[in-house]
Amino acid sequence: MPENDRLRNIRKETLSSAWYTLYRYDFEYRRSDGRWESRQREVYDRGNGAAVLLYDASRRKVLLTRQFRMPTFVNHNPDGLLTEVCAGLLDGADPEAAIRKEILEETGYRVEQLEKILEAYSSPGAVTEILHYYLAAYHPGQKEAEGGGVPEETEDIELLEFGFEEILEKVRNGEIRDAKTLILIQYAALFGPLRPVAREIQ
Ligand SMILES: Nc1nc2c(ncn2[C@@H]2O[C@H](COP(=O)(O)OP(=O)(O)O[C@H]3O[C@H](CO)[C@@H](O)[C@H](O)[C@@H]3O)[C@@H](O)[C@H]2O)c(=O)[nH]1
Ligand SMILES: [Mg+2]
Repeated sequence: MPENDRLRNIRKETLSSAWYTLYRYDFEYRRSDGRWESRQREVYDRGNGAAVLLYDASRRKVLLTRQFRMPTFVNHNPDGLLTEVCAGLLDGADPEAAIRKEILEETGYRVEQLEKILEAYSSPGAVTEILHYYLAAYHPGQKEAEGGGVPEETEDIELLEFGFEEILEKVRNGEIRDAKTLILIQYAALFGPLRPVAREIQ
């Protein structure tokens, strides 16, 4: 484990490796006032992931997923169902290959161009994950399979299309409660395909 002038004596212990891995790190951290301090942090490692906003500019629609998320059910989501962009774990693949596979498995579409827009840590106080964010155009002619996820992996994913204005309203009124989905829709509204059509100067 690399150390530096702020970080020394790093020790790592595995607390759980039942599905993904939870570690505890003990280390010394040099505070900004120069004092060395002992710290302990739990770090959950489930690998990195990729997420994509699928949009159809000619029909002004986005394609989202809805599925049961147990962690939300135990934290103030009464039926546990969450509306999200298509996303998945990399499972060792490169991000672009992983998201193409995920789009096909979850939505049944085979898209052409993927536009990488950013990378971000999902929950940096506790989780190692970096999420790779993409935009991709889709249209009905690209539908190759039913989608819905891989039943053997117990995925059971409903597909939902929303109009551009409808999804922006759902962001505004708080109905969208998944961070990666909010990031992608807001990015698309600021810089991408969901940008309001510029008004002509009179
Ligand atoms: N048995 C079992 N299966 C699990 C467990 N945790 C996840 N799985 C299964 O592992 C698969 C992961 O599916 P993906 O589509 O690859 O990942 P995801 O759960 O959609 O993750 C995406 O969204 C997350 C939440 O926003 C992101 O954190 C992640 O990076 C990715 O973008 C799913 O079939 C899920 O049921 C577990 O503890 N036990
Ligand atoms: Mg997924």
